[in-house]
Amino acid sequence: MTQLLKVHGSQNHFFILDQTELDEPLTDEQLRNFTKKITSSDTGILDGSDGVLVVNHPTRSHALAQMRVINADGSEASMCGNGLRTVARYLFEQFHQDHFMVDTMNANLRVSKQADLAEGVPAFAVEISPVSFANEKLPFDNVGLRRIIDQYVPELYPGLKFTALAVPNPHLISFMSQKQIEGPILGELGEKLNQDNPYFPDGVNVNFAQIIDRNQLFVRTFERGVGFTNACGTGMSATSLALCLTHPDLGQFNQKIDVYNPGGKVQTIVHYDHDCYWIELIGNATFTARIEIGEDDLRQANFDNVKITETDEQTAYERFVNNLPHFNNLQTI
Ligand SMILES: N[C@@H](CCC[C@H](N)C(=O)O)C(=O)O
Repeated sequence: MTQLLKVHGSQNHFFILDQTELDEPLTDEQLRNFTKKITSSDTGILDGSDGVLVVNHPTRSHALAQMRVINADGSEASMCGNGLRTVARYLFEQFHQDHFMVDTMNANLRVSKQADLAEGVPAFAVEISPVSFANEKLPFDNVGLRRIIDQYVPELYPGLKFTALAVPNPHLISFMSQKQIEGPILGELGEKLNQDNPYFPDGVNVNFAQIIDRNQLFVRTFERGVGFTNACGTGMSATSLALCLTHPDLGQFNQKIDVYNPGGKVQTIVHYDHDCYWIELIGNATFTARIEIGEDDLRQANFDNVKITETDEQTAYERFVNNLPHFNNLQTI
């Protein structure tokens, strides 16, 4: 028997699979198959999720563990901000260290334990980096630009200004009114850029954001490999950096930025050190259920014999969310 965890950061839901506990890790094909099945609300358990976070032994020195991110459609992402907070908590509970590094696809990233957001709502901070604006890194093409920073790009959508950056997973950002955020454009653009298209050949996470006030944002994301999500940690971090660059009177470096989302709220701090941008993402790391599953069933993605034990953390999280100001009419997923 091994244990899976059902977790969330701002109600961006995941299962954590710790492969260091297995006799043998799953093959990549088994991992893809397992992820596609468990994340679906039809074939999975506990209403599915946005992806699976896989914990492995580290491949880089100085990290406690490696985190791989498998999106719901089976594709692999280079990073996941909300997910990394939950993996940080998982490792904190195993190793009893409150500052350490996690090995991710492109870099070791710093994580640390923070004060609880509210009673029963544990919080962690994670580093979001490396950042790049270069078209070959994201990648994007066929818009006649090497970088997209606060620019109209009619090929993508007429009348909207965009910023594109990798953190290191790719993000496209546009600032607009709350009414536009709730309208159909985000879904249309997200679908268009995440199927065969000449602009973002690997797809892109699309973030629409409202500037509520100085250092206050609301962000809604259509995620690559997932679709609409309650929150995207790397998306909110990339949007915070875009805010500081494009609206310097409203977004300040080295200051806490409150970022509201359909699933709750996080805080970001945008830094510029040694010619590099990086972002700190601070928010909840909530465990909602523990699941016991046999290793053979795990390999075959068979959930008929699982034993599920729910925690009471979601009640505490919902109490925290109910005390937040509400900036939108969007329902959580
Ligand atoms: N929800 C995540 C991002 C997950 C990866 C994304 N779908 C991609 O393919 O880049 C987050 O919290 O950052």
